Parts: sequence; C-alpha cells; structure tokens
Amino acid sequence: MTRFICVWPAEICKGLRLLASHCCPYTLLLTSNTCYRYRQVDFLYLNAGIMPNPCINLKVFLSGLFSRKVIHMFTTGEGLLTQKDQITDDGLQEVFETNVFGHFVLIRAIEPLLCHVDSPSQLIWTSSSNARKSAFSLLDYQHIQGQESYSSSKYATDLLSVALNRHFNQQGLYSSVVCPGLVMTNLTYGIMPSLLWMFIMPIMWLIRIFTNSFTITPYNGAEALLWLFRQKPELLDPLLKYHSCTSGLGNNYVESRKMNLEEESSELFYQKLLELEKQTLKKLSESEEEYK
Ligand SMILES: NC(=O)C1=CN([C@@H]2O[C@H](COP(=O)(O)OP(=O)(O)OC[C@H]3O[C@@H](n4cnc5c(N)ncnc54)[C@H](OP(=O)(O)O)[C@@H]3O)[C@@H](O)[C@H]2O)C=CC1
Ligand SMILES: CC(C)CCC[C@@H](C)[C@H]1CC[C@H]2C3=CC[C@H]4[C@H](C)C(=O)CC[C@]4(C)[C@H]3CC[C@]12C
Repeated sequence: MTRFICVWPAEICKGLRLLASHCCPYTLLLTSNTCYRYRQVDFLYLNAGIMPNPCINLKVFLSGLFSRKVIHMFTTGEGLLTQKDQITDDGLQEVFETNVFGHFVLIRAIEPLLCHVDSPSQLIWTSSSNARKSAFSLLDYQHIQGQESYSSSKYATDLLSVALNRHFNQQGLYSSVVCPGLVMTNLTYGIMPSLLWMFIMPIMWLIRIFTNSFTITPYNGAEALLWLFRQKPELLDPLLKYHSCTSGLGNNYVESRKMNLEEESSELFYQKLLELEKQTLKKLSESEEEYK
C-alpha cells in the first residue's frame, strides 16, 4: 500500500519546507494543491532539523573525557555544543521554527487527513538524545536567551509529542519520538569538517564498543524509524523515546528509554504553540492583505 506524506507550501513559513529528504521508499510527496485529493496521511515523518553554527566546548569535552560521565557525554553530547541562532523573516528563532513550530503548523493544517478513528495515523519525530530539560524553559520556549537552541528544540519536540498524544489519540492520531544516534550527515559535517571525521573514524568504531549510540550511517540511524513503521501505534507508550542502536559488532536494534518530562509542562507548551500559531497566521494574512 502506498503511504502518503505531505510537503506544505514554503510561503506559510520557512520551517514548512519539510520532509523532502530521508523518506522511506513508499513515500509519495504531495503539494498543498493535491493534498486534499487524498483521504488520509498514514505516516508523517517529521525529520527536518538544523543545528546552525555549532561550536564545540573543548573544556567540557576534555574534562568529560576523564570523568565517569564519559559514556553519557558521547551518547548525548550534553553541554558539548553551543549554537548561534538567528531570527527568521517570520520573526521567530530559526532553530525553534525549523525543528518544532514548522512541523506543528503542518500537522494542524492537515489535521483532517491525519485524524481517522477507524484507521490510525502516526507522527514520527526525529528527536535526539541531546534533548535536555535544563536547556528548555517555558518562559523562553524559542530559546532566545541561551546558546543551546538545538537541545532546547529537541526537548520541545518531546513535550509536543506527548501533548499531541493526549489531544489526538481518541481521534486516531498517535505520535512518537526517535533518536537516530550519532549519524554522519550534513548536520555533523557542520560540527567538524568531513576530513576530520574521517580521520577520527577508527576511534569512533572503538567508542561504539562502549556506547550503542554511534550508529554512524543513515542506514543504521533509521532503525528506530523503520521499527515504528511496523508497530501498532495504540500499543506504544507516549512517554518513551525510541533509540536506534548499533552494537560493537555492527548489529542494529531499538532501545526505548523513558523521557525526563512532566505531562503538565507538555500541556502548557502545547497551549503556547496554539497561541503562537494564531498570532503567526494572523500576521501572515495581514501582510497578504497589504500586498493586494
Ligand atoms: N545526524 C545526527 O547525528 C542526528 C540527527 N538528528 C536529527 O535528524 C534530523 C535529520 O538531520 P540530518 O539528516 O542529520 O541532517 P541534514 O542536515 O543532513 O538534514 C536535515 C534535513 O532537514 C531539512 N531542512 C533543514 N531546514 C529546513 C527547513 N527550513 N525547511 C524544511 N526542511 C529543512 C534539510 O533539507 P535541505 O537539504 O533541502 O536543506 C535536510 O533534508 C534532524 O531533525 C536532526 O536534528 C538527531 C540526532 C542525531
Ligand atoms: C573522538 C571523537 C568521537 C570526538 C567527537 C567529539 C564530539 C564532536 C562528539 C561527541 C559526541 C557527539 C554527539 C553526540 C550526540 C549527538 C546528538 C544525538 C544529536 O542530535 C546531534 C549531534 C550530537 C550532539 C553529536 C555531536 C558531536 C559530538 C558532541
């Protein structure tokens, strides 16, 4: 059976030029005009994400290397990276808009295609083990003030997924979050040049013996995404994150880990997103009026 995924028009906001990459082979990409010809979107992989201008904190890296938290450091990259964010034409923080808000507006826009009580649909978010509660604040959910916008946006993703489950499960829509592990992609080549990654690759194979999160290839990283495709969404725990793992011998498997979040915070964040969506759409229609 063909599965449908939508690409929403870029004009709504920059973060909505979604999903064109890394889709499973049976994905059909649709434009907004053709979207409503179809009755249902079965799976929506919310994968687009950025980490602009990453900078490694060498001091944290070196002290982490000789501490008991070294495995945790390699698994999550906690505190190792800072980013420089910027404001988009929509007046929002770029990382928040791309990694979280753009996806949210898309889901809201195609809600009727996602909500079918008789046959459930699945939202599958590419989150990260880099998501960190202390990097996120409900008072600064766009992360205007800090320098860890990526960690913050991934924590926001986790909160949003939990809230979506609470609001939409009864209407046949289920949401899950995944961490693909450390994968060599344009995102990681932005952290260090590809030549340097190539140079340290033997060390990474070695580290893989101690941590299962160095999946390294997109094929390995997609394990949890594929695993979720085969699950009955009604049976999944909304508070779990599904991690793609690769063993020292190169075998792939999926591990689920409980997320460090409270349901009340997820609800408060959801309400804030609804408010922001209202404001953004109002602004857009006002500027459209001005053009006419
Ligand atoms: N690589 C890793 O180690 C990890 C990655 N992740 C997550 O995996 C996801 C995929 O990242 P990855 O493949 O590694 O990185 P890439 O940079 O290779 O891919 C990012 C993708 O997001 C798309 N994208 C970026 N900005 C926008 C935008 N404004 N609108 C629409 N699409 C956009 C890009 O499209 P285009 O090419 O057209 O610009 C690209 O296809 C991200 O959410 C990332 O946070 C999570 C954990 C680890
Ligand atoms: C000897 C080497 C392996 C030294 C590399 C040091 C750092 C550059 C990297 C160590 C751990 C890496 C990361 C871990 C988690 C990733 C996370 C899941 C994600 O979503 C984005 C990328 C990571 C933060 C990644 C980034 C590079 C490291 C910090």
